[in-house]
Amino acid sequence: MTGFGGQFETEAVAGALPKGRNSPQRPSYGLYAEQLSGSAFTAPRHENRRSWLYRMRPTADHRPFEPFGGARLFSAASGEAPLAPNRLRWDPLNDLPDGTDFVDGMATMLATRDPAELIGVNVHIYRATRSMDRRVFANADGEMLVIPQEGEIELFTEMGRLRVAPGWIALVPRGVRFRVMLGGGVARGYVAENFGSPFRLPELGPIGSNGLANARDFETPVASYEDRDEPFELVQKSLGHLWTTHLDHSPLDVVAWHGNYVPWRYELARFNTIGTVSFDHPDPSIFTVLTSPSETPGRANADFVIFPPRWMVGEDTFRPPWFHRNVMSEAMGLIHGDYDAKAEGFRPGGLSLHNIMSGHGPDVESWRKASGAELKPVKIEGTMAFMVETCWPYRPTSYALEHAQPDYDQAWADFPKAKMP
Ligand SMILES: O=C(O)Cc1cc(O)ccc1O
Ligand SMILES: [Fe+2]
Repeated sequence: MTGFGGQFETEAVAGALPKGRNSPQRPSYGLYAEQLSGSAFTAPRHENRRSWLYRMRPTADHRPFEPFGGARLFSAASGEAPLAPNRLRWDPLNDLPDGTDFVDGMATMLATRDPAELIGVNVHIYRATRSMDRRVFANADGEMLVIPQEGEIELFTEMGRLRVAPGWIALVPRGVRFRVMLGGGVARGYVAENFGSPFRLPELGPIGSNGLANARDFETPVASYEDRDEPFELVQKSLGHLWTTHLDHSPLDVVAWHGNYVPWRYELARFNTIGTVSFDHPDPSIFTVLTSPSETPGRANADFVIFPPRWMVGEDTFRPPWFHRNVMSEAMGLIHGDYDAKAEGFRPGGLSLHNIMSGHGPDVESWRKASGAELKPVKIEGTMAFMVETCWPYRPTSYALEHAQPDYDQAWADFPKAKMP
């Protein structure tokens, strides 16, 4: 089903979805009606998100949660040690645990706020070689924006199934239970875990009524359920920690649902990229796919931004990202190809961090090339970098700090000095 922010309704079995009401005295087939609220009941209409699920057993039916012993790198947060204001970069991680599923293979890299504050965004990298079979995950701390980098995965959520290949993104709303299946081989990627207001499409201002990510290109699954009376483990992330409980059935037993609190997927190639047709280049806010506003207008709790293939035509313009310092903090990943500000060292599957007010921009080689380039129209192709930009400074986890490239500052060493008259 297509559209961002729409009201959907779907049933996997005819007659499972009540017509014209949410909570009939006896739902069809003995299903249980359950409301899943993604906003306060009284949120303004345009912010209000909830779905009604019709399931084989109520989610309330479970034993107490206990601490979960797995996923040793899926951490609560970072250390509180003073963090040097250094720029940091990571090669693709090569020592992530083997034989893991999506949950056990998650490594937290960058953390911002305590999820109990209901603000902030964390950045994780996952590497999985196994499907989750009788294990289901739910995140009470935030929604999860999944950004595959290698290997297609399938998200089997309470609301249905989504296949997500590299070049696509998918969102699982806070609290929605899901498991991740692999088609075989290795699946790697990134997750932006958003504790704050849910991601939405940015305002378009003078761009007008079309452009950037268009609402019609978002896809939400139709209802799909499994009827499995087998032991299942439910792992839940709550207040930064992981907990586990056991069920005697699959909780992915939602036969029908309706509402606007939904998972979705989106193909980044559908992004309608806008840029200069005269000179200079706009701030990268022009590349915002999704935004999670904070309570301060215009200052995002998190922006998900991409640097897609595009024409560069700016006249008398230094075309790659300029040198800059930013009050917002920038985490960047690369899905494939090269990024135009970094001639080397930023590899697909890698990560970089330019935290609040750190000086960054093109490396020496990219600067040299772009300063001398003939300015004919050029198409940047075969690349997809992204940024998770936030108003909250990132703190790398101790695992991340141990794995950072030792010499990232070299990217900006040896710029020739300007020659004054
Ligand atoms: O740092 C980066 O590479 C991202 C970025 C790109 C750009 O063109 C302007 C600002 C910015 O932060
Ligand atoms: Fe930047």
